[in-house]
Amino acid sequence: MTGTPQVVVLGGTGLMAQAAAARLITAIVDAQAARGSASVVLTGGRNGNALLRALAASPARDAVDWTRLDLWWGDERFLPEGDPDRNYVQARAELLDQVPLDPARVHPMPYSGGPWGDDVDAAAAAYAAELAAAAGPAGPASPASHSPVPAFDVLLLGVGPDTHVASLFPEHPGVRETELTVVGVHGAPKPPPLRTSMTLPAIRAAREVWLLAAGEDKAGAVARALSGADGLQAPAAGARGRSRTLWLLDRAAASDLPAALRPPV
Ligand SMILES: O=C1O[C@H](COP(=O)(O)O)[C@@H](O)[C@H](O)[C@H]1O
Repeated sequence: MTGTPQVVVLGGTGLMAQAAAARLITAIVDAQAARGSASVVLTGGRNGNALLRALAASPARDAVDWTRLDLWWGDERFLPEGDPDRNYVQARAELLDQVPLDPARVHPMPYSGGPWGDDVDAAAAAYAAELAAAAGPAGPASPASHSPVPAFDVLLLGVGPDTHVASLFPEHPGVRETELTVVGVHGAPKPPPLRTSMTLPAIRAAREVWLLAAGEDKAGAVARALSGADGLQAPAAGARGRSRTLWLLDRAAASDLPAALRPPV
């Protein structure tokens, strides 16, 4: 894992989303050139959706070979299949329905009422098995786990005002997980209470982890996570990529950062 996170601050929310979308297009194109295909883990929430919207609006999106892209999710709200609050449903509306993806390479997390009924832990285990199958025998094991996940090129994370990432909330059991790659989340402080989430070991298996935060309500969380908080109390602080950890902020989200951590805007 890389030691020092990189911080990039953009002028406003829209610019942050556009800059993140431009970087993501480049990262996907580079991965496809280097390895034949690319693998990206999507996030939900306001900033994740804004990135997808910016990507959909970008003429450069045609540089991506969408048929050679694997899409995974870092977390999901455990709700019925078509529920508009599901991260997958929102991602489809923002981008996925507008580009020629290979459906076999799109891996939404399970919904409630499907094969796993209301058993969120069974749903999480099924997603972990899907990740392990995609990783294959040569896939990188996450540091503390024997369950492999694919070598994600970029794993995106929104940062909540309480420093949560994916559905890993401060001091919750999921953030303490060291073996499993995906967990069922019970009693999440942000609705809905039932969720599935990748764990920190799975997140840390990604080549690059990008954390997105825009808006004044994120300023305290960003400052805490980047000022040496531990990953139990501030899950965002525990999210690191193997070769890069990049924070993409707007000016408001960066406003509480100590001067030493704030790059020139
Ligand atoms: O509920 C969730 O929240 C986080 C953060 O969302 P935001 O709207 O505060 O930016 C998101 O990253 C996560 O995927 C989602 O399930």
